[in-house]
Amino acid sequence: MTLKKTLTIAGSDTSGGAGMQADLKTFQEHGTYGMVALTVVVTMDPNGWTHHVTPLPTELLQKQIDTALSTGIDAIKTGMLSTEEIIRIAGEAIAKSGTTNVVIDPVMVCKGEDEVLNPGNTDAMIQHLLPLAAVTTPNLFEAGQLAGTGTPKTIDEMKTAARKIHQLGAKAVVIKGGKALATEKATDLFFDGETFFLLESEKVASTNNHGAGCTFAASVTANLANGLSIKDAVIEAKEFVSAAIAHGWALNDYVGPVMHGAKSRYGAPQVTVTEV
Ligand SMILES: Nc1ncnc2c1ncn2[C@@H]1O[C@H](COP(=O)(O)OP(=O)(O)O)[C@@H](O)[C@H]1O
Ligand SMILES: Cc1ncc(COP(=O)(O)O)c(C=O)c1O
Ligand SMILES: [Mg+2]
Repeated sequence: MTLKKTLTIAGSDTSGGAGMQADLKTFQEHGTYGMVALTVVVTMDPNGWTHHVTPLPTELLQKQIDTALSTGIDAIKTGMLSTEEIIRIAGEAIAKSGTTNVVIDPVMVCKGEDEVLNPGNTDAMIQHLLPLAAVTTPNLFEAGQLAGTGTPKTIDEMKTAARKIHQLGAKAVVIKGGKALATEKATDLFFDGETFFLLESEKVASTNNHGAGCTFAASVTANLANGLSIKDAVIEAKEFVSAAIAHGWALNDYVGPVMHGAKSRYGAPQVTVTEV
């Protein structure tokens, strides 16, 4: 038996809920074979849990990407790329590989941390990554940065931002309203360049959602590798992450990761899809 090959170009979240750890767990749950090209290592202070981001040498990143791509990859995801050089290296390698199942998760901040990794990263993502994206999955803050609109606060503002990000070259855009959007449900906006859809699930009243964004984007990636359409890939990803958040748990006093394997064990909460 052969498996579909999925590659994440991402950082290591030592706490295991987000980053490449979330991606690998999610790839496994979707029955794909996961591979990693590691960009940075994120560690946390045991007292207070402040994050520290340490980039790996870029020659080492390039070697990892070359290794993985030489196997013939079915879908690629990008996660935390902390510098403009890392973004350029990832973008050039993906473009050269000719892979079209590309999911760009434009990670700019860690949840709970309010400092962007590097202000120049936004322009680098626009130049090197968005034109390659079959799907890009910004949260509200990231969507506002990429679109240059400031953080959207309403569905109409999310639509405006999604149109702009589509114009920058992403084939499809999902803006994750998540917990931050003032709606009753956890509401994401999907735009395929023609039609807008709202994806909605129950909002979970818990802060145990660390890694939700990575888990969502990794699900989309695995689903594309498995041959789903972009729309179906995104809908399943919403189910997968909704289950993972509903079963989120406290790792310690500071962080509550999602449970990546929740959907297969407990089933998924209902997701509604509405054209808007
Ligand atoms: N409390 C919550 N209840 C239900 N769904 C949530 C909750 N928080 C986030 N989500 C969903 O998790 C996914 C990731 O969104 P979000 O947490 O905003 O991304 P990120 O981790 O990149 O900031 C989205 O589908 C979002 O709607
Ligand atoms: C390596 C890494 N990637 C990505 C993220 C972003 O995670 P989220 O899925 O919560 O957006 C984090 C957050 O801690 C991280 O450490
Ligand atoms: Mg995120």
